[in-house]
Amino acid sequence: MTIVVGLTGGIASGKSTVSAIFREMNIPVIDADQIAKEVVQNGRVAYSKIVEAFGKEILQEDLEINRAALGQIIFHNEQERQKLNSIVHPEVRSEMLKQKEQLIAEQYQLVVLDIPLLFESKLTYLVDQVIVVHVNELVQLERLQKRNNLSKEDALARIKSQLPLTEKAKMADFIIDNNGSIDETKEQVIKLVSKLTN
Ligand SMILES: CC(C)(COP(=O)(O)OP(=O)(O)OC[C@H]1O[C@@H](n2cnc3c(N)ncnc32)[C@H](O)[C@@H]1O)[C@@H](O)C(=O)NCCC(=O)NCCS
Ligand SMILES: Nc1ncnc2c1ncn2[C@@H]1O[C@H](COP(=O)(O)OP(=O)(O)OP(=O)(O)O)[C@@H](O)[C@H]1O
Repeated sequence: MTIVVGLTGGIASGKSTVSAIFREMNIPVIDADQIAKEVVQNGRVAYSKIVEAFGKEILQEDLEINRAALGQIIFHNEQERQKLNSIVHPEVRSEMLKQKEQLIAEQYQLVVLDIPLLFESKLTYLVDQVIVVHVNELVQLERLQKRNNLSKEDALARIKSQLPLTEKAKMADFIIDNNGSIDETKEQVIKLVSKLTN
């Protein structure tokens, strides 16, 4: 029997970092962010819907979507964000489901679904257990600003577009504390995997 684990957290809390540790342990990870990038490429159904909804202003010279420009719109406007979500999320959901079924058919013991908006989009039904990657607010803000080269205001806008991380932690089956070093996080992931698989 495959155990399907949902991996979530806040923006820049460390989901990708934890996913990389799972992959190193040969545990497959389905990455919602990655799928969300693929389904909006030029030629895909969601691409035309986005151009129709947001206009050609959000396109780059090569006609692909300018993610920074679209981010500026949707992280500062709830209505626009819902509009984008309603175009992209159904496509992401069905692709994730397809990949999950495939990995279950391959009889993996553990499969991880990395979904930033697992709670916000009410997707917990897709998984058996939920892991939340937690950091305190200051660490989250600092890592987000640094990684995306964002002003404090833009970083806070992104953080505020999600459920507060502490609320997510309350709904978790397991919490990984990623305030410390990557090695400390790795230790927690290794312990968790042995708990889930034994
Ligand atoms: C707005 C976009 C173009 C910005 O792209 P960008 O390359 O700057 O960011 P990236 O996609 O890597 O996302 C980074 C993080 O932002 C957060 N985030 C992304 N979209 C959203 C959203 N709609 N609501 C809240 N948080 C979001 C997530 O924590 C995500 O991990 C892009 O995030 C997007 O298409 N979002 C809509 C699809 C979506 O919800 N994706 C996230 C989970 S499926
Ligand atoms: N324990 C850690 N110590 C120092 N830096 C870290 C640690 N964990 C993650 N980081 C850094 O913090 C940033 C955010 O981490 P990561 O990309 O894994 O988060 P995420 O939750 O996947 O983000 P998002 O949902 O926004 O894509 C990255 O630049 C990463 O290198």
